[in-house]
Amino acid sequence: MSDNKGVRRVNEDLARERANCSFDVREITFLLDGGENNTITRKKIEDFTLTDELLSDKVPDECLSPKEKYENAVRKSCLFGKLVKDKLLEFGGLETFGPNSFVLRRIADAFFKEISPLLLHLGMFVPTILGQCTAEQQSEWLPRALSMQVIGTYAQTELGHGTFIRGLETTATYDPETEEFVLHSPTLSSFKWWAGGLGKTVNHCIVVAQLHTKGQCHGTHPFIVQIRDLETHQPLPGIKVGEIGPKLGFNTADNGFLGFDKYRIPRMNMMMKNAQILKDGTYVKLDRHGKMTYGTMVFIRVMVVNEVAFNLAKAATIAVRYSAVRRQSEKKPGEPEPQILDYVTQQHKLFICIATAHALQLTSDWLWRTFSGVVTDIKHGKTDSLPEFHALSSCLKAISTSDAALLIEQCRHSCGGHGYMMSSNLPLIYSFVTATRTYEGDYTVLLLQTARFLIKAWEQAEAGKPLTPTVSYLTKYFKDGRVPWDSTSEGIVNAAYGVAAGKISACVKSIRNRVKTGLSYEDAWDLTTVQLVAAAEAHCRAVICDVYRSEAVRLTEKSSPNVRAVMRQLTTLYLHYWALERIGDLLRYSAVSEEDVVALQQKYEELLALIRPDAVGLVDAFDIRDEILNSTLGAYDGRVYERLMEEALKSPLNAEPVNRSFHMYLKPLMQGKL
Ligand SMILES: CCCCCCCC/C=C\CCCCCCCCCCCCCC(=O)SCCNC(=O)CCNC(=O)[C@H](O)C(C)(C)COP(=O)(O)OP(=O)(O)OC[C@H]1O[C@@H](n2cnc3c(N)ncnc32)[C@H](O)[C@@H]1OP(=O)(O)O
Ligand SMILES: Cc1cc2nc3c(=O)[nH]c(=O)nc-3n(C[C@H](O)[C@H](O)[C@H](O)COP(=O)(O)OP(=O)(O)OC[C@H]3O[C@@H](n4cnc5c(N)ncnc54)[C@H](O)[C@@H]3O)c2cc1C
Repeated sequence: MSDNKGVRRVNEDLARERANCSFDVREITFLLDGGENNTITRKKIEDFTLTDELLSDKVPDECLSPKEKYENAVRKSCLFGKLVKDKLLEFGGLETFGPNSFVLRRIADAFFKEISPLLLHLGMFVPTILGQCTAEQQSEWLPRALSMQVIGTYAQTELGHGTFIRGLETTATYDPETEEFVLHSPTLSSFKWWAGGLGKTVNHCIVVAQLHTKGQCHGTHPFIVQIRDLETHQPLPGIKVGEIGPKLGFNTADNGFLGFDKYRIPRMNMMMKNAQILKDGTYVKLDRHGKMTYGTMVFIRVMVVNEVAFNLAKAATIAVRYSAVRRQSEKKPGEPEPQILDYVTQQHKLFICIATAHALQLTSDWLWRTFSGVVTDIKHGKTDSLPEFHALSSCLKAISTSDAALLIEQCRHSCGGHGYMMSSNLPLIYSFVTATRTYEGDYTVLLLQTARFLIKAWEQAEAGKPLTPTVSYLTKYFKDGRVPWDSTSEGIVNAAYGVAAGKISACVKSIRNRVKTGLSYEDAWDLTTVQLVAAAEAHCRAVICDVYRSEAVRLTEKSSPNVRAVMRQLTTLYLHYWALERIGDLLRYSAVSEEDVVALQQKYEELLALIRPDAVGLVDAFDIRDEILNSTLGAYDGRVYERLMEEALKSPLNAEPVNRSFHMYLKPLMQGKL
């Protein structure tokens, strides 16, 4: 596929797709990056970080042993970390968790096919210092953490408890004699389990433990704990630490276990922004809201929406480019085999992935802005917006991770057998994203947190009290009766809110009816949880539909007509897709008729046809470099078969024509000598 000057040519089908695209791809890239300047900065950072020297792996990662994989990930983390530290100042520095850190997080995928053992250090250890330490403590820990003298992780989950934080068993008992806390793991189930980087990499750790002082337990609090010697890296006396073993994914993250045997740490290692222990052991609570120590979790839930939007964009890029290159079967006898992208069922599998990646990216940007407002409020001592934000971030984390994992798997299905190859990168993208549905709060558990807020909001609406913005629709749909149907985008968003209101109302009735039969409120709630999860899902879906539609309109106000048109097609596709997916709910809670359903389906199929010529342009607009995509099927040039063969030849099994097992086992078996 090279021309006579050695320049690799792009697959002809992909080249034709690009020539036929109706819009300027860069325009959508700028929209998704949040402006042209951001794109320019991102590309500069990519150019200086994505160097051959750092990226070249002679043997594919997946062919290495677990130990070699881990060591390679540590090597690359250190080289990448140094490069970033040395050069990033040229681009305005790594303003902590500013836009450059999002860019770096994405570029990191080029270095680590799975995950960096240092991700938790930057992703959770540093943010927890920022969120949970006093200014004095920050000045002690932050410079050491940012210069990587201190490398840390976040150890909250235990063998016995992850979801139910109040059930954690690790104790931190204050000893006023020595002004120290004594950390202890009283049972096997109290061993910390899961923290990324804990197994072998970190020397420090944020430990969440039950605080005891003056004979009283004050619940869980975070502590900074040194666990390994800074010189020798040996675990310190009183610390039992190790790696938890192979997992579905995250295999370079050395997730670890940790136990304490009456291990002492200084008083000031308690993170004291929200609560303090005085020298004499007096407990002082500073958190009026009560859940401020859960702040890092809320931050990560916000970040995760962005993570999964990007990973879905990667999977969609791979699957759409491959579908333009791959030809299979025939539509009419004797005709040439079509590109598989021309099958309407393939479009149905893939275009919703592109639309969802946009929906989640725009929702994530909106959520990040909302979060910044909440953080500013909290800095000024105002915590009123926290319950609503907790409910919002919980459901958006749950739904975005669940949707992304399902759609990434759909991308893999859409690539047939080759999608099952590790070299396609789809299995690794899936294994990474499916974990997001569990960590930082399990899907069901987080939706039930949102449901709790929705039921309270319903009761407030009933009492005629004002409602916060994301639930203000409940006032409008408070009265029973079906929501009028209108097939415009705005009409579908309204109907989605109507469905959510209808489901919340049904939950309220169900709980009340059960209580009337003599059940306790808790039992009535428990029996209604299947409906409550569905109500929270419907609420979240309505929010995503609303935010996606309105943000897409706002962002494209000054766009060229063709970009505006294709962006509108995508939002309309998303709304129609979900209307059809939830048609039973619409029939129950809105005035949609049988004819309207037929019209919805017809319009959806028309949209697939309209988007088809722009599909490759749309995934090109994600502008994800080949090094980051890491995929034989999804590279920009479409050299799918050549890359598959090149990667296969790197398999260690191909290094010798005959494997020794032939002589050891097969031959004896063949000759009846085994
Ligand atoms: C060098 C190379 C490196 C390359 C990197 C490059 C640079 C990168 C830079 C930055 C990038 C960052 C990117 C980050 C990406 C992310 C990757 C992360 C990887 C993996 C991380 C995984 C970590 C973890 O999983 S940590 C453990 C998380 N655990 C959980 O989430 C547990 C879930 N459980 C809970 O949240 C709670 O227990 C609960 C909510 C279920 C119940 O809590 P409870 O029992 O205490 O409460 P109640 O049910 O009684 O409710 C009481 C009351 O409180 C309210 N509430 C609950 N939670 C909150 C909250 N968080 N905020 C506010 N309010 C809350 C609740 O609503 C109730 O209110 P009521 O009014 O109804 O009473
Ligand atoms: C890849 C990965 C990385 C991780 N990294 C870290 C880390 O760095 N640091 C850390 O501290 N932790 C980490 N974790 C742990 C993670 O946060 C927990 O696994 C997660 O919060 C779920 O808790 P659990 O494992 O206790 O699940 P469980 O709560 O035991 O859930 C099991 C099932 O029970 C259901 N269930 C539980 N409670 C309820 C309820 N109240 N109502 C209804 N259903 C319920 C759940 O829905 C689920 O179906 C990581 C986990 C993974 C998978």
